[in-house]
Amino acid sequence: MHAFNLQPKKLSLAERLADMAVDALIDEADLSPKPALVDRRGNGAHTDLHLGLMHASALSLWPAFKEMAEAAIDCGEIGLPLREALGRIGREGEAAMLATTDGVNTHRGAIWALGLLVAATALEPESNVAGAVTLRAARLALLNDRFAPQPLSHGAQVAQRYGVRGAREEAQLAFPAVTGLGLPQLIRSRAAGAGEQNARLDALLAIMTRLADTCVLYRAGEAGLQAMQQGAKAVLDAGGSASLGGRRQLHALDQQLIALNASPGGAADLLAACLFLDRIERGDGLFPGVC
Ligand SMILES: CC(C)(COP(=O)(O)OP(=O)(O)OC[C@H]1O[C@@H](n2cnc3c(N)ncnc32)[C@H](O[C@H]2O[C@H](COP(=O)(O)OP(=O)(O)OP(=O)(O)O)[C@@H](O)[C@H]2O)[C@@H]1O)[C@@H](O)C(=O)NCCC(=O)NCCS
Ligand SMILES: Nc1ncnc2[nH]cnc12
Repeated sequence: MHAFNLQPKKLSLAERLADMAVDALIDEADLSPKPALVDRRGNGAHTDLHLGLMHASALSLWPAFKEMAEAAIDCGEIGLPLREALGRIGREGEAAMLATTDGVNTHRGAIWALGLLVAATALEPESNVAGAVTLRAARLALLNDRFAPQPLSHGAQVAQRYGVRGAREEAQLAFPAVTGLGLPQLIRSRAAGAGEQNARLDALLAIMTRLADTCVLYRAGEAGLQAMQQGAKAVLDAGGSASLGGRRQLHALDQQLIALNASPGGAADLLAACLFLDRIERGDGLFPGVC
């Protein structure tokens, strides 16, 4: 008879990165109260989404993130073979997501952002400063995937109509909304004594102050985008989500965005990217045994 082996299984780097990407998505979904987004309180501005679906969607993406990390490790360098492998795996990931959600787009932008960041980390795990990881991700995003279909996506439609930069350009520019807004705010709010949930809400709001969220633009036009950016700034100016004044502004922003049907789904994806990079920088989960 064999004794049970109670030693925890050693996870590969690709498995650990996939765990961290899925954790970041679940942490983003659970964070509450987020303006007009799905959270623990409800569905925000959405009729076809709920928290259980966001969790199921996040979990369905684990194999795709693992495969993207493995592709990066196998290729070993930034180049067209890796870019096209990521495109293929990303499209398969989208198909797995849509099969899980019965056709609802829960995490398209997140597959793109986190997929690039997972691959960029796997290429050089020791080079784990956010700025270095996002630069490698940008170099990948700048390569042209010859097999990518060119659908007239919501993002492409509003980019044409309003002349804004969308998810593709955000990655090609090395995620300025994450490294220049979300992460610095996360660190500032923690240093000012905010609890972790409030610090994360503040990071989301900082991203919302300037992002051209194509999800908001598609649903609510320029008026919706202006309401999102100005309302997020008002919360931070009033002291952030941990203060009473900030909390009042946050409640008002939630109501206003729901009334406008303006869901900041792009900002939510970039918050997940921010939480992923925060863990990568701290080494949590990346280098087992080191905190
Ligand atoms: C390059 C792609 C990202 C495609 O980009 P594109 O802009 O052409 O396509 P979209 O389909 O519009 O998806 C972009 C999603 O990115 C999020 N986003 C929006 N603005 C930004 C921004 N400024 N910066 C970063 N990210 C942004 C957003 O995702 C969230 O919103 C989703 C819901 O959006 P939508 O479909 O519009 O849904 P609704 O309004 O709710 O629709 P209705 O209900 O009204 O029908 C939600 O899922 C969030 O994730 C945008 O949606 C890339 O996807 C691509 O090329 N993929 C191909 C495969 C590939 O190469 N993969 C590489 C793997 S590394
Ligand atoms: N929490 C959330 N609510 C709605 N759309 C989203 N897209 C990504 N995260 C989201």
